[in-house]
Amino acid sequence: MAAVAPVADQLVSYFYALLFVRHPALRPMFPVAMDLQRDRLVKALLTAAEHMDDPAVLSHYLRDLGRGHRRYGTQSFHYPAVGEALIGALTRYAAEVWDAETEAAWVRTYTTISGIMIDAAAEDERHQPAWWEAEVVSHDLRTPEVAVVTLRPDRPYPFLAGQYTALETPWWPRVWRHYSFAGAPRADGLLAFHVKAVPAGWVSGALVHRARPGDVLRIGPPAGSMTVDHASDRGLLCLGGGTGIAPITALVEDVAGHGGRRPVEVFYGARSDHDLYALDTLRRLQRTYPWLSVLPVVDADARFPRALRGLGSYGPWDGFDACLSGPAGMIRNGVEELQALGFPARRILHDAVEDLVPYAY
Ligand SMILES: NC(=O)C1=CN([C@@H]2O[C@H](COP(=O)(O)OP(=O)(O)OC[C@H]3O[C@@H](n4cnc5c(N)ncnc54)[C@H](O)[C@@H]3O)[C@@H](O)[C@H]2O)C=CC1
Repeated sequence: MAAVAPVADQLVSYFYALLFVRHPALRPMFPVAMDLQRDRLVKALLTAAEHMDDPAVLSHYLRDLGRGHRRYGTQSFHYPAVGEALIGALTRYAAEVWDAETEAAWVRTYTTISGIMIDAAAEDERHQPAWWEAEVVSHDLRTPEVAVVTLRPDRPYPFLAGQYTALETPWWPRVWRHYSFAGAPRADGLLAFHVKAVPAGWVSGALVHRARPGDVLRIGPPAGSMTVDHASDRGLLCLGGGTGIAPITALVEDVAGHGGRRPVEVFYGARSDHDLYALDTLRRLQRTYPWLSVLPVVDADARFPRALRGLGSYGPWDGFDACLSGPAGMIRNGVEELQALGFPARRILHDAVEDLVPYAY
């Protein structure tokens, strides 16, 4: 990996060129524009290499990746084609260090990786579909850029509050983006999402400015481990930044649904008052539930978690777990701030920062 890191862009472009020249039938399985796809392949390889010595983390990651590939229509027989193109690209771009031993090691590694992904996908197929169709039933523009989009899935869709899923719109086929469920599971089965249109954000732009009731989207299976442990009665300190408040609202509803036996303190970060589109909803919940406190934190300089330092009258946090949701930078800074406040890492929950990257589009 070190040998090819400086030429990763060329290597990945060459890899896809080899794959599509040798197997043209695979091209339609990928998005028209491949930029982000290239980054994702490199990230996946780097993540796998980074956790090479930690089989538990690595196989968890690869199993998720294998399951996630079902929604692209990936079949087990596609893996050898990808492996051959990868080895072909490595042979060319790592020429200086490439020898028979290195090639044998990469073949072994790829065989192991693809085996784990294929098995996970096959097991997943036994108990859930690769995707659900879901009809837009309401579309509520809360600010010029943020919409709350509510969907009705075509089949029952089990998930846990705090999780997220991937969405594909009819306007950008094969481009999937992650969004968190903006509420706990509901009796009517509807699913709500908060979507912010960002520059160059194809899916989010289409969801905010184009989607209307009656449109049909696809949603992948639920994922993510930022969920409430109902066996515990520890308090929850929740930091939600921007549309990252969506899963925090879900956690609050989930605690309420289980009798509200724990204190929940929500800090809702935004860059301006105008961006606090979910504050009314949270305030309504706060009036209903005595165990809930909600504090908006407005700062234009993207230093939201640091603002916690000035909130000396809150806490102490001894009996609390923490949940973080928002932009990747906020999560990174938030984890540091929480550790400085005395939270051990195992008491801080958030989605994988790598998974947040595609959120931004
Ligand atoms: N839509 C959804 O369901 C979810 C979205 N997200 C992510 O949340 C983000 C929300 O975007 P926006 O609403 O545009 O957020 P934003 O850029 O307006 O920021 C929201 C808050 O986070 C703070 N912040 C931003 N960057 C920071 C940094 N580097 N360090 C410390 N604080 C920082 C800001 O000060 C503000 O308080 C997106 O990146 C999205 O991917 C995360 C989870 C769920």
